[in-house]
Amino acid sequence: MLFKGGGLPHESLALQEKLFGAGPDYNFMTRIERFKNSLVRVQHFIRCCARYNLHDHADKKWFEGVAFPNEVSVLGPHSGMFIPTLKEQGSEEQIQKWVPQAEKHQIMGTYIQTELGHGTFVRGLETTATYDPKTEEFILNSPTLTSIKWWPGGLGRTCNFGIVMALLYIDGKNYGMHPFVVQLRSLKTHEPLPGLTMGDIGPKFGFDTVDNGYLQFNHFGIPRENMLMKYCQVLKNGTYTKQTRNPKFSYGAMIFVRSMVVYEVAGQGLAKACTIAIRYSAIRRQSELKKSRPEPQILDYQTQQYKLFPLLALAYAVWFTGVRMKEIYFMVNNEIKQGHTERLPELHAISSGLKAFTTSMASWGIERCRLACGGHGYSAASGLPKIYVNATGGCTYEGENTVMLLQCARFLMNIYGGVKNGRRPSGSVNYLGERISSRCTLTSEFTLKSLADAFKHRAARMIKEASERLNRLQASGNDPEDSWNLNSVVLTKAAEAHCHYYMVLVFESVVESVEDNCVKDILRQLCQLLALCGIQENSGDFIQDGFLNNDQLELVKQKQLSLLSEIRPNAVLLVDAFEFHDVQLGSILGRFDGNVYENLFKWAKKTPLNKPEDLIHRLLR
Ligand SMILES: CC/C=C\C/C=C\C/C=C\CCCC(=O)SCCNC(=O)CCNC(=O)[C@H](O)C(C)(C)COP(=O)(O)OP(=O)(O)OC[C@H]1O[C@@H](n2cnc3c(N)ncnc32)[C@H](O)[C@@H]1OP(=O)(O)O
Ligand SMILES: Cc1cc2nc3c(=O)[nH]c(=O)nc-3n(C[C@H](O)[C@H](O)[C@H](O)COP(=O)(O)OP(=O)(O)OC[C@H]3O[C@@H](n4cnc5c(N)ncnc54)[C@H](O)[C@@H]3O)c2cc1C
Repeated sequence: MLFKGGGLPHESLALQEKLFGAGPDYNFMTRIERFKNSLVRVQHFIRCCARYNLHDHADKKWFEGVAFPNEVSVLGPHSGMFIPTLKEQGSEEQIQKWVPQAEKHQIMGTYIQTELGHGTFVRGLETTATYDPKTEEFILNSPTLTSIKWWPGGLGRTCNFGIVMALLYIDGKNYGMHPFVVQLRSLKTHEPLPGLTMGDIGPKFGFDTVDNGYLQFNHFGIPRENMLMKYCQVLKNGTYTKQTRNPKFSYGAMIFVRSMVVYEVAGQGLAKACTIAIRYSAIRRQSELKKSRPEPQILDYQTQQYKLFPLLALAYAVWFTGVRMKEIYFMVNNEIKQGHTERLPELHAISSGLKAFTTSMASWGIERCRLACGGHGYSAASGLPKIYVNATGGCTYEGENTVMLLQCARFLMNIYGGVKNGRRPSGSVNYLGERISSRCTLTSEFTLKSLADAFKHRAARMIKEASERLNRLQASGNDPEDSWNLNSVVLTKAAEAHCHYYMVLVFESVVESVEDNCVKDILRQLCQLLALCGIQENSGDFIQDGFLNNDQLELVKQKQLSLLSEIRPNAVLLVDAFEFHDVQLGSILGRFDGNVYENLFKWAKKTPLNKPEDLIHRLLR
């Protein structure tokens, strides 16, 4: 229950559905077969949603975890972006009109923002929506090659609706980026509507089951009522009105997905990879530890523990941080709905920073898990390549990670500048108002508080130095933009240090909240390991200003190594606690029953290349 938060009943329901548990092996399918198979699952999922009355996003997510194991469901953009954007940015009338149809999957939508020429720089997007008061229509147009919409998931073949982000023009004046609801395909024939050129963008690194697509508008008219009008309105006569609210509200869908990605993509992906690698390391025996003794489980090698246990600790940390990120999102979003927008910048900064920090760490961690499985890790049977290619997409989509760290850094610089001018920070940055202590309280006991304080010190120092460097660059004659660019590596590192501290702090707070002493002790060990590895891997940051000395670093190393032996007896139980079903893992190496070799052999025999009658056989004969 520490993990599931009530998800189990929905997983059990989904596991009862034969179609989700069985069927052809994903690894032996072509992309087209994978896509078709996914559509069959989508249709069954939709039937199940109706049968079991699943409307809530979280309930559906648990169900999807089984229905689309380690795949990105083509429903993701529909439920994760299309519906939330309608709800958050539509007027009451618009919500009444479209949300019920979307929730019943009578219409299927996606989020259409990125173009061939621009993804990161949203203000550089070129698609236009020009209002014509005579016909009371917006005319959508793609004026250039680079303005063709490119990447939206489900656009290629699946969706019949989309929310299109386009520049609003009235009477020749540009009012900036606005969201429009656009019907893309006929509800009868599913053919693209006249005036639209659309299709799939082709094979990718992962995301085989998603038809990321392109879309070119040729003066395509949509009714005036299709601009989402909660925050801005265009009246029949072309008058533009807007509430005196933050223009960044139209970026709300991105904040939502970034907030969810920490748990759904980074947390889940890394936890699955650790489950596979640690279970496999407990059944795999190799070499000799002692002469003439049975070969040990590879998990007994200290080097194997050193590879995997820090990742296990990281998986727990990212998981807890992801849960906290979701809570913060819903809390601040509720405040915004009540008209209190003060915490929007902080939400934007922490969701951008954590999305970047955790997906990068998870992506790196999943690959390390694969390497830790030796040769069999390289086989698709391990399930790890599929987990990797899908999770690593999270480093790019919804804001490329470097760009997201820079957004987080921008907020940190604003806050730090405010502190210098006497303002008191609050929330996730309240520590920037404290005096940076130069005294390190780390002793061989390594209390969680002292470890978190070390990360606090590092973050505060790096933010201060990034800010001072920025000021120096400007003082020496660079303009603000060039100064920012010349300081951007330092800025991303400061943002990472802030996110790292936040993650350690969340983990510490979870450990402190656990009542069962036994569980608490085990989680404390993991939290210590996470923090100690963080200190060692970034030791330069901790010793640069003399905060840590060489003797303390030696203590860090010793404690890290002793923790490996302490965690070893519980390692397999700690991954079992994630409670992934074999269907969700999709891995022969990570099977719960540990029956790896027999199943690897059976699996290899089924590979299409072994079919006797195929062309290859004839060519080789
Ligand atoms: C539930 C789902 C779970 C899992 C998902 C699974 C499957 C789905 C798979 C894939 C989905 C992928 C979908 C997509 O990728 S959609 C496309 C996403 N695109 C992006 O993320 C683009 C990234 N770029 C941007 O967000 C922006 O352009 C920018 C980099 C942030 C810069 O914006 P810009 O307008 O130029 O702003 P600035 O001039 O830099 O800043 C001005 C001011 O505004 C603040 N700001 C920026 N963004 C926001 C925001 N979203 N909210 C609040 N405030 C924002 C910024 O910090 C600055 O503030 P100052 O106070 O410093 O002025
Ligand atoms: C799997 C997947 C699914 C997607 N789904 C959707 C979807 O459903 N809908 C949708 O609209 N889009 C979608 N996208 C597009 C995605 O959101 C963009 O690709 C993403 O936002 C990155 O933008 P970009 O491609 O323009 O990268 P670029 O900005 O071109 O990045 C290239 C490099 O330039 C650097 N860079 C760019 N700007 C800066 C800067 N200001 N400062 C420093 N460095 C910079 C980056 O760090 C990066 O190293 C998807 C993408 C992928 C991979």
